[in-house]
Amino acid sequence: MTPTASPALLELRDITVRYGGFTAVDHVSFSLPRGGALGIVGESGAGKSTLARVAAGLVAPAGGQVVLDGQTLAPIRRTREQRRRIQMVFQNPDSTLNPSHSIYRILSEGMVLHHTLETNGVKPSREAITQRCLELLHMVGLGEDAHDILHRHPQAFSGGQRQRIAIARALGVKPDVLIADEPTSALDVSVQHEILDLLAQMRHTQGLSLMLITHDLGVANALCDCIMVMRGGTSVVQKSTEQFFADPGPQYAKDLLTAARSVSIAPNMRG
Ligand SMILES: Nc1ncnc2c1ncn2[C@@H]1O[C@H](COP(=O)(O)OP(=O)(O)OP(=O)(O)O)[C@@H](O)[C@H]1O
Repeated sequence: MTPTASPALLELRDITVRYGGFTAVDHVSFSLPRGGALGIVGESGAGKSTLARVAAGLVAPAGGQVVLDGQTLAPIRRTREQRRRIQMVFQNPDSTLNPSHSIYRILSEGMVLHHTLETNGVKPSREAITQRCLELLHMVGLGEDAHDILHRHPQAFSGGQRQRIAIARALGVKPDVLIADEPTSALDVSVQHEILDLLAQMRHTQGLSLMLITHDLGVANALCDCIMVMRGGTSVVQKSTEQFFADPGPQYAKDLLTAARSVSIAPNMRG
């Protein structure tokens, strides 16, 4: 992420991704400071999701490095602890919520796998796990009937509620970085704002660093300190959000901004 003096938490250095002979991401670098929020915007096929997947260790790049807290991460075979520290939520929460599992199981699995609640190697009691699940549901605005929610399955909830549960699941392992890939584009307009608001709150209360993938500049403006525009697999511009909106730079970024101004810009949640 560009003009900042803060030390980087997550750095992507010179990342290139190829699918067969096609270059989806072409020598892209950025750095995300601890507690920062970077919005990656651009048209469909620009390479945004691919870059996010590289950061999360889901796609191996042909070149470049992912560095977390100064440590270079393995492209995909990461340690459990490294996987814990970078969590991802997707456009469609159903991709991570197993329909045959209860919400209790969905929320507790990650924290048990990653030993999030263990102290000195002592496994947490079922009560402690339940307590943490309830806390997570409160955190994401599903505190009412939380006990009851734990026994239900994902299909009992609306799209927006399912996205809240997916966010709770990601936060359950206490990550440092949350990557949100188009987290609101599958939701009704009325619910989109609530989820963005939740992400903004979580960023501040949980001390998260946020990497937000969106094709909507209004969304990036609402949540992010910095904006990177991608086009055809390359980074066209990286600027602080204020600088970007004052002077987007290259013509492509100007066009994107003009198009965005024709739709409503979400209110600022950067806080
Ligand atoms: N698994 C894959 N195999 C082959 N090509 C792929 C694969 N995944 C993505 N691509 C291609 O790589 C390019 C970048 O895709 P990517 O999903 O990263 O773009 P994006 O900017 O996130 O687009 P969108 O906003 O539509 O999700 C596209 O041309 C896409 O078709």
